[in-house]
Amino acid sequence: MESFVIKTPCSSANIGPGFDVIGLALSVYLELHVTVDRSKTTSDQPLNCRITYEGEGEGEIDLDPQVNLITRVALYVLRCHEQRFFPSETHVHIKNPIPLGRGLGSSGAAVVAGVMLGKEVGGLSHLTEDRLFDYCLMIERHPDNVGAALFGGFVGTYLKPLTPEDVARVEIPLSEVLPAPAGGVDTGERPPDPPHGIGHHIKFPWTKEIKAIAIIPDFTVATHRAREVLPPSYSRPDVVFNLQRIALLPVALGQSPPDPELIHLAMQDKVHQPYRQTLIPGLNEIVESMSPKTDDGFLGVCLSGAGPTILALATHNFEGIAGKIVDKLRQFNENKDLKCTWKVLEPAEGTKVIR
Ligand SMILES: Nc1ncnc2c1ncn2[C@@H]1O[C@H](COP(=O)(O)OP(=O)(O)O)[C@@H](O)[C@H]1O
Ligand SMILES: N[C@@H](CCOP(=O)(O)O)C(=O)O
Repeated sequence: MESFVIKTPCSSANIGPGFDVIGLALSVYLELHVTVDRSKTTSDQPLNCRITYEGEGEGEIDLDPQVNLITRVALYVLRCHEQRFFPSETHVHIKNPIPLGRGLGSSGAAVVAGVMLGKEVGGLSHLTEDRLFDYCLMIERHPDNVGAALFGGFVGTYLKPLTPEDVARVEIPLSEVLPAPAGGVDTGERPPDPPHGIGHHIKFPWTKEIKAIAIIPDFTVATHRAREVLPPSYSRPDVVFNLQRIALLPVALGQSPPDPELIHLAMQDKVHQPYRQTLIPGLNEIVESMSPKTDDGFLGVCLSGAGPTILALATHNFEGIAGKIVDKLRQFNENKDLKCTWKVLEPAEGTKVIR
């Protein structure tokens, strides 16, 4: 019996001005506890795989390996390598503490863990981390979450200009990359291989005095919905505003001791947050009302990913800062008793396979 654990961090994408570019892996981990019993030459499980699940989304996430995002992604990797099923018999126990649809990269973590699962059960040791990134980008098409979850730390991610043929390949509809389960019928068709080197990343320094407070309201915002509210184009002043700040952000967050005024300035955004505040009542008021002058220990604040989680950076006074943000969220939400949880998180290592 072979067994191993795949551990993948959650992530906070964008971090102010870095829409679709910057990602921060944080210390809450999706774990896949995998066993492969190759002595069982036949299996009555669909695709030879049994899934069990605990944690966020328990009872809600589908445990059919043809439907579950993690196993569908693993199958995509396997099928690109002429393997149509999981090895007999695979058991994947998913432990998920990452809340779903809250802007903490649950789907990015699921995609990265799924790609790693495909690599491990398929014996595909030639797949490097960079190549795994290509597979992730065929599924989650913005690179910030999957880049952070795969490589870890505070990362800048970018997509390489592709040849017209490769552009056509990465624009293949997701339904062809991860075919919907057609009544369990396996057509035998090989899915499209990812082009090589779709995305790249660079690691930025992060000074250890800075902690990330995630304030997580008890409602969901689906990422695709939060992308639909964004405009198709931007004014030059708004683009220049973000460019000026993104040039500061990686330096500002790497400096020790941190410079609160610089960080506060560097975390402002005009590309996604102003449009998403309709989905996250109180976001604008939080951003406008908090500063290092008014709030002890506070460095800056932004929407985490597509929201609704709010990410505040601070050196101390975590409870005071989180409490103020929770109060504002309740003040502007229809539900004045809106439940919110908060956690102080640290930058995390990337995806690991533990044997
Ligand atoms: N551990 C998981 N197992 C299976 N599917 C998952 C898992 N985590 C997330 N997902 C899928 O991703 C969806 C959430 O993705 P998304 O809207 O992008 O929000 P998030 O900000 O949490 O990434 C869930 O509704 C679910 O379909
Ligand atoms: N850059 C993306 C990030 C989405 O992150 P998620 O954690 O909400 O899935 C965006 O802002 O749309």
